[in-house]
Amino acid sequence: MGKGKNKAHEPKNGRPQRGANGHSSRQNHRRMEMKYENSDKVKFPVKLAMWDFDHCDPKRCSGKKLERLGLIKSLRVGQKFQGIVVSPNGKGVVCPDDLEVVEQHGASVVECSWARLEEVPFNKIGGKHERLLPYLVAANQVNYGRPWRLNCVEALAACFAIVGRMDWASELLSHFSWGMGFLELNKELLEIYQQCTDADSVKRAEEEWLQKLEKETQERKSQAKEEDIWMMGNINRRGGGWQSDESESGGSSGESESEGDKQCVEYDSLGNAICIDSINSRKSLSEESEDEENDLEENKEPVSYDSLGNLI
Ligand SMILES: C[S@@+](CC[C@H](N)C(=O)[O-])C[C@H]1O[C@@H](n2cnc3c(N)ncnc32)[C@H](O)[C@@H]1O
Repeated sequence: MGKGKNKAHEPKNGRPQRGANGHSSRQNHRRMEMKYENSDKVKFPVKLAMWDFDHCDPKRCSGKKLERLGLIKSLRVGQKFQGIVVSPNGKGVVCPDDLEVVEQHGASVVECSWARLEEVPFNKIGGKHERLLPYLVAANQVNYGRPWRLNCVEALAACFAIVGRMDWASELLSHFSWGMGFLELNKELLEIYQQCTDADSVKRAEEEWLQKLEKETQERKSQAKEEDIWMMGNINRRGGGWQSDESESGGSSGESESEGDKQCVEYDSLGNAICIDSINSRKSLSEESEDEENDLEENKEPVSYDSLGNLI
């Protein structure tokens, strides 16, 4: 059972839920907080906060992990936050000019599921400085390679990195095995954003980056097309060759395919013979699994996305 302050539903019997040790989840929450308060856990240099809607699996949730580490504070619906609120409801994007607000008041996120954003009462949370993040790619195990959809720790780290506090970004991410990968994956882009000033300049930099990605994608596509055409030519030659080979050798060797089998054969880009039927069944399988991945918010397999967030 999650312990977010903003969980939507009440326990079925109306009584508070009890943990395995017989204490209410509220008592356990407090005990957990005290455990971290009393230990000499790292104190983060600025305030970190989140509205937690308990949508996610606590074992995979980066916000919950930060909470367990005593690094982030949970906010209630109705509470506002003075610092930067990194949120899907943001209007402008995080920019280096936000440094002062971050250093004075910290940063916060909305811990919820991407699939359930419509359940989040954005009008009752947030603050004066609500921000989107510009294009960056997730490195976490759940959404690896996916642009824009960062998890909570990545979102906070991205905010710190863009305003120039790489030290805070690294410190936060260091608690996650994959964490430093986020800074490596986005190194070039983060450096570009860091050189901007206001939100407009970050948006321009983002736009240029996306155009560059789009151009590279188009180039790759036309290169692949050219290679395909080259291979097709090869196939045609070989297709014609079957008959002449046969006629040259004086007929069937006994190993050549029947007419029906010939229709079944295609060649891949390396010239290997493959069966169309198997391609078709693989295609429909991959289409199905793509659908499944789209349905699953937390797909485990690393996948790639193009500049517009489409699955490649
Ligand atoms: C939707 S939650 C998902 C959290 C995930 N379950 C986890 O384990 O951290 C991620 C939160 O990070 C922030 N975030 C991530 N990417 C963002 C972006 N591109 N723009 C604005 N906020 C973003 C938002 O606060 C968002 O609600």
